[in-house]
Amino acid sequence: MTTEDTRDTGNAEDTRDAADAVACRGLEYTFRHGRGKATRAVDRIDLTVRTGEVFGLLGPNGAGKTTTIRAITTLLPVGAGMVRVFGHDATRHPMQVRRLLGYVPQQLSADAGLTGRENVALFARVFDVPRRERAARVDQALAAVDLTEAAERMAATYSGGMVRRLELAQALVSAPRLLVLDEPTIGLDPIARTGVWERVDAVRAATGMTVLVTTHYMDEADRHCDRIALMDRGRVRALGTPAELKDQVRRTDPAQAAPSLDDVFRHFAGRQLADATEGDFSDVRRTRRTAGRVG
Ligand SMILES: Nc1ncnc2c1ncn2[C@@H]1O[C@H](COP(=O)(O)OP(=O)(O)OP(=O)(O)O)[C@@H](O)[C@H]1O
Repeated sequence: MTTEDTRDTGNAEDTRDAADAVACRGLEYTFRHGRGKATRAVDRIDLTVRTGEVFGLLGPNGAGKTTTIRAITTLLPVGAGMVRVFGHDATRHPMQVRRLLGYVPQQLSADAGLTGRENVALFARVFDVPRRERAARVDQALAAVDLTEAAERMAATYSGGMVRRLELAQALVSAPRLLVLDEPTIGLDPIARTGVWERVDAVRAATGMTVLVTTHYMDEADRHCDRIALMDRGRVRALGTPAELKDQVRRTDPAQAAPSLDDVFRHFAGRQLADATEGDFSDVRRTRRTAGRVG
């Protein structure tokens, strides 16, 4: 047991990591497929998400972003290493971690057969929002994502962007300190993508909530994330603000006067993001899943 483990009482937050929203130290996760086959999805990751920031986990399909997020949200066990959320150890005190989180997974989490309001109200009940506050909190969450007018319509009639905003409202209704978004804009058109980000930015400005987001859209990360970790093949290849990472590329390769985050990825991962992403089965599967929910 490490010194950090022995400090975690679960009641009193750890004094060292409690100031940070998320701390991963030496995080590992391996999927075992039977017959001795295994995939090391996350390989000794160290990262810290500071309270109040928008932190982006970036990388191509299969980089390990979702696995990292699922360990942080306690949906997967921590294989090795340590994860803390606001000082709470995810392995030892998963319920305390869950109470602080709002999570929008890649998979559809809204029920097409319920209205927008009913979907959000369901999450308010599941996440134990006090009964007398529920109606007001549901109203606030719907308003925060601009769905007040569409609230009484069945979610089946929503566009893809509206569904994503509804899922955001579901995650926001419990007033989380940490909002975790897994590919929130995948499969959406540029206008709908902007719409999702505008709501995330507005809620964060109003509440000071911390946001952890995965994406493989480098332009979005550049615009909306305070700091980013570039992941590839289970490892964090670089971490910093977009400006810091571009500066590092400029300093080591003066030929690159104005590198983009794609150039930064190529510099640190040794390959093009497009090459790493193109033709990947899971991308096709996910895009179809998103398209399916829109149609
Ligand atoms: N349930 C699973 N069983 C076996 N292997 C898995 C499973 N989930 C993910 N993997 C593998 O773990 C690695 C990391 O996957 P992960 O989903 O974390 O990556 P990602 O960066 O989130 O990519 P994507 O954007 O495609 O979801 C990949 O090699 C993937 O094939």
